[in-house]
Amino acid sequence: MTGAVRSGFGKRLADAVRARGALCVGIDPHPSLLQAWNLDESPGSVERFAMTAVEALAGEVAVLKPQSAFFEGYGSAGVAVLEKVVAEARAAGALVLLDVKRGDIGSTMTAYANAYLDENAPLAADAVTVSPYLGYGSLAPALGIAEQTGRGVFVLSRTSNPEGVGLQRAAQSEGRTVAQSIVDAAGETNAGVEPMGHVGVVAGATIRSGELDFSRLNGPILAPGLGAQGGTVQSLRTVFGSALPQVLPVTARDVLGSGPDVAGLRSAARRVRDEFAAQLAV
Ligand SMILES: O=C(O)c1cc(=O)[nH]c(=O)n1[C@@H]1O[C@H](COP(=O)(O)O)[C@@H](O)[C@H]1O
Repeated sequence: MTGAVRSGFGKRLADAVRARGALCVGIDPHPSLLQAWNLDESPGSVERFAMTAVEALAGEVAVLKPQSAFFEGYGSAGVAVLEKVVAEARAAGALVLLDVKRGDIGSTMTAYANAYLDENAPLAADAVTVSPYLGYGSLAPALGIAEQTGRGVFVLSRTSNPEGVGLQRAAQSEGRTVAQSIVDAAGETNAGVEPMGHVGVVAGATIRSGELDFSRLNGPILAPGLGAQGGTVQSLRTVFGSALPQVLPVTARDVLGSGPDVAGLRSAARRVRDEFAAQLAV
């Protein structure tokens, strides 16, 4: 990886998963969760919520995924909380995947990449989510900056929501689905990198089994949709088959609902992680 200033993201993620198990917990301060935690809808409460999750989980799980929208809703005060969450979670040893789902023309993509993937940026994370629906090629600046800085990019392929089906399963002229073409493009970027490349894909735990061929991806698969959206840890085996070792399961509400008790949050995360580890061992 020429020009990389440190280990590539694929290796950093593989190391984190080996040390802590495969799990990504979303930090999503939904209004309903704030209420369940007896918190009001204010930047101070969002900080309390998110920092409790960081305290409980940043030393425990491989990846934390703050969802930017829940912070942006409070304007600059919310974004200041997000900056603190990202920095403190990273300082405590978790990889931080900032969920922003950005996608734009190439020149603007450079600006997004500088905002999240440059070490000096106030919101510098370890990886971001991006949308390829302006064309996978439009993501090139973000993929390049991520590679240079040892960071990762997770590209939406087959999302967990039911509304994605029509667009993402549409067949292209050569017969491949749009979603498969994203997986294949990510695989081309990752080709030859060991243990895997820095471009992951997002494929929901709720999609049909065997819908996508990940055999040439050589990268991680972020799998949201557990719990609140109907997916189960057991269904991950059916959906992803032999690609299961590449899967990073995501859960937010299912774990966050066990707060605000720190020990409760930790044991809820451990339960999902251990259930997934048991699936891997089958
Ligand atoms: O990129 C994502 O993280 C994502 C992609 C997708 O296809 N589906 C999906 O639910 N997500 C995110 O994953 C999280 C899932 O939250 P829960 O349904 O509460 O576990 C949310 O932050 C979603 O925005």
